[in-house]
Amino acid sequence: MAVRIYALAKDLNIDGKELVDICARAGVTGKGSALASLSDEEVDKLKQFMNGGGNAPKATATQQAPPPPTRPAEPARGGRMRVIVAPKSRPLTPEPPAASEPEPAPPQKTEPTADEPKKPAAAAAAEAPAELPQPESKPTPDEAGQGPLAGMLRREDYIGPGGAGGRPPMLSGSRGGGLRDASKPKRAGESPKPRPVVKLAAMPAPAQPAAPKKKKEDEAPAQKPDMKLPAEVMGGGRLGAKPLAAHLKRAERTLEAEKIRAKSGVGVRKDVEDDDTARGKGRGRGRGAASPAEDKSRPMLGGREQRQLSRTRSRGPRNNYDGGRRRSFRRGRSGVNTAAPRKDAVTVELPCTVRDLSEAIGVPAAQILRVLMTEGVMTTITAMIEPDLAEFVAAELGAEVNFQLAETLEDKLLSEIDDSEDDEASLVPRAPVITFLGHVDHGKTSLLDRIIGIDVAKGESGGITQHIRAYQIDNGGKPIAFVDTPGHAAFTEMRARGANVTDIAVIVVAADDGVMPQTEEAISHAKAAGVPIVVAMNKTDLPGFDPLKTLTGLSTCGIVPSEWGGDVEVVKTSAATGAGIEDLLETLLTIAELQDYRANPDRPAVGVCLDSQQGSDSGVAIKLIVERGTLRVGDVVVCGDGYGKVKAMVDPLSGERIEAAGPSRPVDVFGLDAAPSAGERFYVLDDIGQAREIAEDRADRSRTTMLGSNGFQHVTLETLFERLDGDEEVQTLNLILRADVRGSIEAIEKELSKLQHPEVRLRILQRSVGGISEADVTLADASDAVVIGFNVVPDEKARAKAAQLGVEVRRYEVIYKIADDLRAAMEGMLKPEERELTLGTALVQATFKISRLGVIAGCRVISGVVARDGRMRVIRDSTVVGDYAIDSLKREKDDAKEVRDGYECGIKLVGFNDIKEGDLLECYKIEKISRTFDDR
Ligand SMILES: Nc1nc2c(ncn2[C@@H]2O[C@H](COP(=O)(O)OP(=O)(O)OP(=O)(O)O)[C@@H](O)[C@H]2O)c(=O)[nH]1
Repeated sequence: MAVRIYALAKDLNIDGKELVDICARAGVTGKGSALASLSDEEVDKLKQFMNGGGNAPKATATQQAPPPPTRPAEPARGGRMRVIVAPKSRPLTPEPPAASEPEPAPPQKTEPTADEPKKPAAAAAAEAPAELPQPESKPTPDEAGQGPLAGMLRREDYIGPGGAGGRPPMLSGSRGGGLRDASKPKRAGESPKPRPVVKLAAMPAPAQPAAPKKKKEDEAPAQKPDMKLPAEVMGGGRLGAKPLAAHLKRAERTLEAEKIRAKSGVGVRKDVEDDDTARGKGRGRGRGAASPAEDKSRPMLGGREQRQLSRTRSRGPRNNYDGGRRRSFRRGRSGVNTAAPRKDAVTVELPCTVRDLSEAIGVPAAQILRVLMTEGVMTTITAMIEPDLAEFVAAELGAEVNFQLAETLEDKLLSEIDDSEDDEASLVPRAPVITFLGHVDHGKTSLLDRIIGIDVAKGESGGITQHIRAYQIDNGGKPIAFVDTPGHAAFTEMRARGANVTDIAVIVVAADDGVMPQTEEAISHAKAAGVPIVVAMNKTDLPGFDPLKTLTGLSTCGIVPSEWGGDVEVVKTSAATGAGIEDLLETLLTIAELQDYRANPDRPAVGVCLDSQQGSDSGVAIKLIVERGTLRVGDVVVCGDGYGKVKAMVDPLSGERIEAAGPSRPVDVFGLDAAPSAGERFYVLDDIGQAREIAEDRADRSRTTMLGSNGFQHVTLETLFERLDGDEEVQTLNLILRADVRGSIEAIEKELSKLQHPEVRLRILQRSVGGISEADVTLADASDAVVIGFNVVPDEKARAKAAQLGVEVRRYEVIYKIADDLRAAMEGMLKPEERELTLGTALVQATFKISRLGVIAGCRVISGVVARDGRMRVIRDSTVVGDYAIDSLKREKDDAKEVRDGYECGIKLVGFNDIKEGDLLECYKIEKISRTFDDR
């Protein structure tokens, strides 16, 4: 499964941007941002790389793998920590001698290399990466390898690969004590130095390859130091409170930590973090000063080394978002830091805005906006921020965010109902819900009509089912519920819902057509619902009937007919003759019996809204199908953003009023205040107040979403440019959409969404169920919109207002007609294409200057025609010298509309008198050709 880089970084406990860098180094390309996703293979590759395997560059691998302890030729930074280097030529004698028997230094800390002691610190610094600055101090003789400490004490011997990041052990923590006092031989006349001067080596970058070590010929071979340290040195004693052994231990710990960082390539970043931490604490101790916590866990540096280290760090890579900025702010401030404390792990409730997030994690909102901007998200402080994005931002700012959905009444009540299980004993047999699915015109409605004994198919507009239908019939004492779904592609959504409430899916395939695109789609819906499938091979009465074609088509969709050894029953039917209908019913009832569908009727009802309608007289009518429990008149129902008491229930087939509807019963319900969307679940609650609260909450949420999607937003740079451009380039056709049912609105929107062109766009300002009202017309007038009514009419007031204001109200009964008309309208809004049409050419034979008029060219048309409404290109010596409109065209003394090839004429051009004998005048016209969407 794909994983975002920042999520993986969080798992690995490293920074997202570091992981992006690591991706690049590991050869995982195309990951420019921490929002990019990684495939499983890429994650494996990365992990392999970070573990030192795979395609890791050699240098990195070398650096990551700790060298064997006994390799004397290993460079100091790549090898284990060496504590004391004592070439044979310069034996060190502890002074003064210890009272007790000196203990030898631990063997692992006494493996010097022959060349290291002689290598000047400057050389080590030269190996440091270019971006890391060198220490500023001038080398002392000791540092330069010439002083008494040359070859004996070097900072490299105390620090590991982390360089300055891993602080060296204390060299002069207690003045007058320390290592130098213990090891340096006292010479007469030498003034005691308070502590050895230490040259700080620059930080080696973790990814830098270790420089090959050059063995100098005059270097002494590697040898063990013969220096023995007194017990006091190792155990404390007179060296004070920080015994050397403890320092060594800490140094080793630091070294280990640095190795781990270097391995994952996050050393530099960590340094920045360290620096940030240091800066965040102990203001009085100066920038870069270590906190007391750090003091405890790390070896300390003396004041000067500490300052050098701070300087080095402060020039290191910066955190993209807060590094430089914060630093510069703080430098200027002298007062108390009033910023809210930054929190590392916070809980944020959804929905959340940029401001909420900023307050939760304690960083300025501007900083969050800056992070978003770097990811290409332009937003405002009050804008909602997606949980994914918020998590990313928080991770970038080093905080971990847990998102919590505020528990609403809806969550509490409705999920309780959904989760409640019915006792086995309470379950009684219920009717199977059978849904008819299939390609348009393959006979779904006709088949269902034939089964039920009604004739709906004939009454449908355009012969197309536009609404979902649901009926329950009684088949010899056994109830069966049927759902008929519209078959055209525009109704995919509705069909998906039909398949979701169904127990058995009947795929209707016309035997003359075979399996068609929407048959395949219907099969997918049925398979996704995981319900038994029966195929009705319909129209078997037709002469073109080809069962083999249908069966083959079905098997390619994974439906293997039982006659071919599969598990899907294929029943041959004819809605026209009634053949096979009994077989189909029998098959369905057998499957239902085998499946033994049951439900508890004695509980508050739960079910699904198949469709809803806003009638002008009867109010809101909702087509529901009950899944569990029994719905009764008087029940309090919440469904989508509608709620109310059930005032009446009607059987959709007979039209009779009913008082109760048990499991599997489709029913038309009246009494809710708003038409819910098809597919919404309904619940019966005890308290109408609770139902109101849930419905209002939902309505608020959907309003917010609508506002967002309708473009009623404050202008941003992006939308501003769009608007500026739009004035000239993009024409907008505004619509107000009214339809009889919600399902129709969805289907219309789906069709209209196909009408896309870069120069013209459709914008639905308002979509609602019910008749066209006066308010719709007023809105259309104000916004220059067209009102579209589908299966609805305007009331009298709306009609009068539309006539008065000149608002266009269009009524339709077939969805595809709306799409066709709007397409034509949009095509009419397209700028026509301009094409140049060359008409003819005239040769200037003479020119006549007339004082009042200017210069008239006496010409002969040498090809085509010269037209009065054309334009002229003046061509002289094969060069176009100008392009002018024709002021006058005369034949003899009369004005002419056009002059043909071979005739003479007088031509005067608008604003051009420099016409000369021998000029060619090329006459052309610009033709405007209207465009269609297909011209793109
Ligand atoms: N000859 C013949 N014609 C049929 C049969 N079944 C349906 N038809 C015709 O096929 C056309 C389409 O039938 P419908 O029942 O509307 O098809 P549908 O699949 O419901 O189509 P939509 O409502 O658009 O999804 C109608 O003209 C029917 O009369 C059949 O078994 N034999």
